[in-house]
Amino acid sequence: MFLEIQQIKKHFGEGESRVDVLRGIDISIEKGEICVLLGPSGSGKSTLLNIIGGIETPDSGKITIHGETIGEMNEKNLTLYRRKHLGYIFQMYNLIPNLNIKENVEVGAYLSDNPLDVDDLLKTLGLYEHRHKLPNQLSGGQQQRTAIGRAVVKNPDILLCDEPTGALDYHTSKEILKLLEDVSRKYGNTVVMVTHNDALQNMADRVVKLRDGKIRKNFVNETKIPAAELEW
Ligand SMILES: Nc1ncnc2c1ncn2[C@@H]1O[C@H](COP(=O)(O)OP(=O)(O)OP(=O)(O)O)[C@@H](O)[C@H]1O
Repeated sequence: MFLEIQQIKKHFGEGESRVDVLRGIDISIEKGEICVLLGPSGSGKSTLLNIIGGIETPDSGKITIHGETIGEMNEKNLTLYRRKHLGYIFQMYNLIPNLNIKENVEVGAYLSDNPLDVDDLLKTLGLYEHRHKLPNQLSGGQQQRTAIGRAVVKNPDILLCDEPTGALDYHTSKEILKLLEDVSRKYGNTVVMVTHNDALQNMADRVVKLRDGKIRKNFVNETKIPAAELEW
């Protein structure tokens, strides 16, 4: 299995304010799979994503990516690992405002020994003609495309997406989901996507539902449909 999440536990706070956010999470994800992580607000989705990304450490349990266990890496190797193998896409695009679109994508390329060709990727993303513009000259959808480009240009094994369409309207959200699907198919990236939107489970290979720090459902979606056909 490509990504193994084993018995992850995590709490925040102590005493009366202690919250046990993750209470023993096990998930196995195959290379190239799109895994959609659903659950009510506060169920621990983002915390789990941050643990997979090595941004947060679990109390116990382990994350293994391609045979390497994150918890066994020292800080330097973990930083290198994050840089080379993980791409992040958030609800807010977090682009650098005074760099143009191409330069924002190049920021991601600098972090990799083996980046994708930036111009090629800008074409795939439909951004090539906008490459000399600044982020504030683009729509929200185009800015999110740029953020996807910045994450994907490193050719990461895993794309971690936290509500990637949370700030976008219906049509633009579908465009972005289709783009994530296209990119994952073209470059083979595994996608782990956190969302509130139940409809997105229909485009997933694997669906995981969290509630109260536990997995309530974890199944392979046998009736997957293309992102372009999603409705909500
Ligand atoms: N750094 C932190 N310190 C203290 N509590 C935290 C911290 N991070 C998260 N929490 C708490 O952990 C719980 C789970 O948060 P998390 O953001 O993982 O949930 P979520 O399912 O992603 O929620 P949402 O869908 O609203 O984003 C919440 O109760 C939150 O307040």
